[in-house]
Amino acid sequence: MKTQTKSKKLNKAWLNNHVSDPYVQQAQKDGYRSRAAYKLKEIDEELKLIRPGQVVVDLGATPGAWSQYLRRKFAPKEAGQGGAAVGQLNGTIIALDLLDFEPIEGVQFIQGDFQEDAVLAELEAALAGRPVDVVVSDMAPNLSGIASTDGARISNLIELAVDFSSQHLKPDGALVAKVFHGSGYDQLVQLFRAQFKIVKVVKPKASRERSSETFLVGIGVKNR
Ligand SMILES: C[S@@+](CC[C@H](N)C(=O)[O-])C[C@H]1O[C@@H](n2cnc3c(N)ncnc32)[C@H](O)[C@@H]1O
Repeated sequence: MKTQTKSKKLNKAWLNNHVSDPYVQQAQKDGYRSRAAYKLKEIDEELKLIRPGQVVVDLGATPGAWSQYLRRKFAPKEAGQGGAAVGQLNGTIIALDLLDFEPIEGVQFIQGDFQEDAVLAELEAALAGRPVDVVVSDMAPNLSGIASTDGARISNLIELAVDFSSQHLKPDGALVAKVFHGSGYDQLVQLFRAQFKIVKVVKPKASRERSSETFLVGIGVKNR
């Protein structure tokens, strides 16, 4: 009983924090599916990565706030902030996730595990040989609570995203990937430095301070 009461209190505290979070409130006003949109927005506003006409791959896309942000960047001016009809969306967005994804007009979605060869093949088929301008990855595995296991799962996903990016990005393309401080972090920074000409570490204001997440951005693929 005592444990139940404590967990109820924690849930209530989380809910209160969540509801009063300015980014949650802003996301509701702006029609974003989650506050995560503002993390990508901040990174993009700082580094100017996303431009109309690009091909962008969104890994770990569900519920879809990053894809919504991308779509709004690609919407024809007269279509306003993405709420209006797509018309000719000026850009390509391919989103991928393990979980289902409520459709967004103009966004092509692939459901599956990015670690599986068949899913990667589906993504490559969707690209049909087109080089990619930007890969964004917000993928986060379910955590077990065991630091070494979780570190290995996180690193594996990011290594695959780096591998995919080094094969499919344009020479001046970019990868934005969520990483976590802790086990494996330094090796991931080294991996980015080995693969990209410029590497930035960005902690957007929208990323909660108490969260160990941060974003690695690699710009310009080396050896191309
Ligand atoms: C934090 S959420 C992404 C939020 C998203 N960027 C947005 O703006 O709505 C992380 C997502 O990564 C996905 N994910 C985790 N492991 C994955 C994998 N191996 N393959 C594909 N997606 C994965 C999860 O299903 C989850 O939906």
